[in-house]
Amino acid sequence: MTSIVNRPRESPWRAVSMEEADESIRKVAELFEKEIETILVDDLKIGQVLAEQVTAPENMPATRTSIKDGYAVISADGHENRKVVGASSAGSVHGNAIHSGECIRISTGGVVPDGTDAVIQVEDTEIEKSEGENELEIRVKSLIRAGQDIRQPGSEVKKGDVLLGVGCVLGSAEYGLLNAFGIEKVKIYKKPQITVISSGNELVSPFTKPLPLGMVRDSNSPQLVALFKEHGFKAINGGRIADEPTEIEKKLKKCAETTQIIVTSGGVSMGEKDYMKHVLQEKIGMKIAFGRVWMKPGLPCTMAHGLIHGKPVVVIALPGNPASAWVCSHLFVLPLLRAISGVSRIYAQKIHVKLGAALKLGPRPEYCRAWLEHSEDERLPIAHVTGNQISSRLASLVGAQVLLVLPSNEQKKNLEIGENVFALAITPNFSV
Ligand SMILES: Nc1nc2c(c(=O)[nH]1)N[C@H]1C(S)=C(S)[C@@H](COP(=O)(O)OP(=O)(O)OC[C@H]3O[C@@H](n4cnc5c(N)ncnc54)[C@H](O)[C@@H]3O)O[C@H]1N2
Ligand code: MOO
Repeated sequence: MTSIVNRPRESPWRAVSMEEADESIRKVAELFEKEIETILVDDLKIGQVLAEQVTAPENMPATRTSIKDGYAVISADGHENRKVVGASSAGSVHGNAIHSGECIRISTGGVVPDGTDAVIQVEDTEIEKSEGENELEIRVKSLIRAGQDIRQPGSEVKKGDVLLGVGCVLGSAEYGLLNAFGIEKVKIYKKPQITVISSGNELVSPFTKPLPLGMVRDSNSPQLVALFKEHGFKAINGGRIADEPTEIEKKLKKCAETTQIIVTSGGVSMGEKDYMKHVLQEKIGMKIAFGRVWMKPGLPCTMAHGLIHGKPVVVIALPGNPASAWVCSHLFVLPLLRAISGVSRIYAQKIHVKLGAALKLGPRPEYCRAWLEHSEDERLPIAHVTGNQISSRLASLVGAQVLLVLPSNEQKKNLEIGENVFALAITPNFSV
């Protein structure tokens, strides 16, 4: 380690572009073997990731099925009255033959009897003859087309069609589909566990009252654990450590006994106590994939990987500033976790929004926290920035639905009110 006087006056770490950082993340994710397990569909947890392609074992619907409550008829009988000779309700099939001039009362979801080729809804008929509660004959009030109001076998899903692809995140829709086809077991990727650590001599428990002068309540570690859980990952709080190289090294090695993904915050910038990169590279022998990223907030964001106790480990060392740690978790940690977990779509959804106010651009591309307003007269949602965007301002995360993707000021200095920009949708969504 260099002395304070001789410490570098410039960061030795090249600030890589967002594209380079993304590429490193995808490459590092490939170093992790994905564990596959077979699980009963009944035991599935929402947010688990499919490790196999699931195809339809049968047609859906399996047979011709009525779309309406009404009567199954022979369309060639045209406008003639029909004799009601039976019923086919959902779950009870009419098996007898049907002849010209006859019809079968049918309910939505009922099997359309052989010999009939159309369903006429009850609203388009009148009772012609009845006996007590029994309908005997109906009059037809509308034209009948062959095939009307019938779902043909396989019209929704054909046997053998792909239902769900590898890497699909299982939400309620997918869970419903698996149940509808009677699929009992599926292969899923085991979710990795993430350990979150906060580093900083100033950090104290969030419940410290009164707060001693110069101390800071550790909000990053509980917040990041909550963020990863919100997005469907298993995360634990590994606690706080001091800005002390031996302590950092010991803690990382200890965590690596039980976890392969470690997320730290603090100690990655140019301060005299910023030892994180030094420990990762020099003490533990990890490779720093990137040591800075040309973006805001989060310039000193770092990713390192290597073997600890013979197993691959990745450490994402986030800046300590709370807004930087949270934004970088969205931009770098969540995509890494998704990639390691086998999720096929690893990035947040990109949408177009309109700026609700003019914005000054900075030298680095910036990710501003914003909420969206939907107006009757505007095609695009209007984005409102969540107040002061300084990296230390934790309150700037509250209510944020998107991260505005703002370019650097190389081309122009400001964006005007009403200009269109891209935004990343960051609210938890298991179908990412
Ligand atoms: N000379 C330079 N100084 C700084 C640079 C630079 O390039 N040259 N970069 C700035 C940028 S950008 C960032 S971002 C910060 C990040 O620095 P560190 O990662 O080293 O973070 P710390 O110094 O440890 O902490 C910064 C700030 O955040 C508070 N903090 C830290 N951990 C927590 C936590 N767990 N919970 C709540 N708050 C936390 C800490 O008390 C500090 O106030 O560096 C700039 N400096
Ligand atoms: O990149 Mo830092 O997060 O601006 O303060």
